[in-house]
Amino acid sequence: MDTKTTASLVAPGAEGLPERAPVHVAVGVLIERDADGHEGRFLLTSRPEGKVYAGYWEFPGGKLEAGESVEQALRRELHEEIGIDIGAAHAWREIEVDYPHARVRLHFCKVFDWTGEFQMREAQTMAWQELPVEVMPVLPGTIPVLQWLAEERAHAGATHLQPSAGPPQAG
Ligand SMILES: Nc1nc2c([nH]c(=O)n2[C@@H]2O[C@H](COP(=O)(O)OP(=O)(O)OP(=O)(O)O)[C@@H](O)[C@H]2O)c(=O)[nH]1
Repeated sequence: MDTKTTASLVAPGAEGLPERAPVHVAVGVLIERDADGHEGRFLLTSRPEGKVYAGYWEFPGGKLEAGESVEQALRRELHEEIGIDIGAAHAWREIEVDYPHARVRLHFCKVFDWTGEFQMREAQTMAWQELPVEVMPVLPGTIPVLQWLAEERAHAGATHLQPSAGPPQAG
């Protein structure tokens, strides 16, 4: 696993914390494609009760266990959490996020093929979304991914809606 840092962000409440070794997390960006290969809707899931940021929307995934590769962890997590078996996982982007509870290095992989029925095995909720994302709130570490998707898709304007009464935010 490489150690270079591609990008990083600090979540609210984690400002000024000392440097911490990151926990590695494998995250799947499941994307529907049409017959021409154009990328369409993507899957978000809500974080289950009892976890930090419960109720926030994210891309499904979880922490690497000892000795696992990103792809192995992703395959295991998506099977355990949402009941599907994925085909190829295409390494896409990485980012480190400082949260009050931990520093995480998120390894995002695009996934276009899977088998099995979606089952929310941790009582999460799932939602196929387009830009701008309408479920809310989204996890801080999810927002950069929406920006990357917006760049790829030449999507202008807000990437997601905010829970407040204010206007939609870009980014
Ligand atoms: N799955 C996932 N985690 C994310 C995303 N963005 C992001 O910052 N994270 C962070 O990465 C970490 C993943 O931990 P997790 O609690 O989901 O992992 P896990 O399923 O292995 O948890 P467990 O230790 O309770 O079994 C959390 O700190 C979460 O806030 C994302 O898009 N998907």
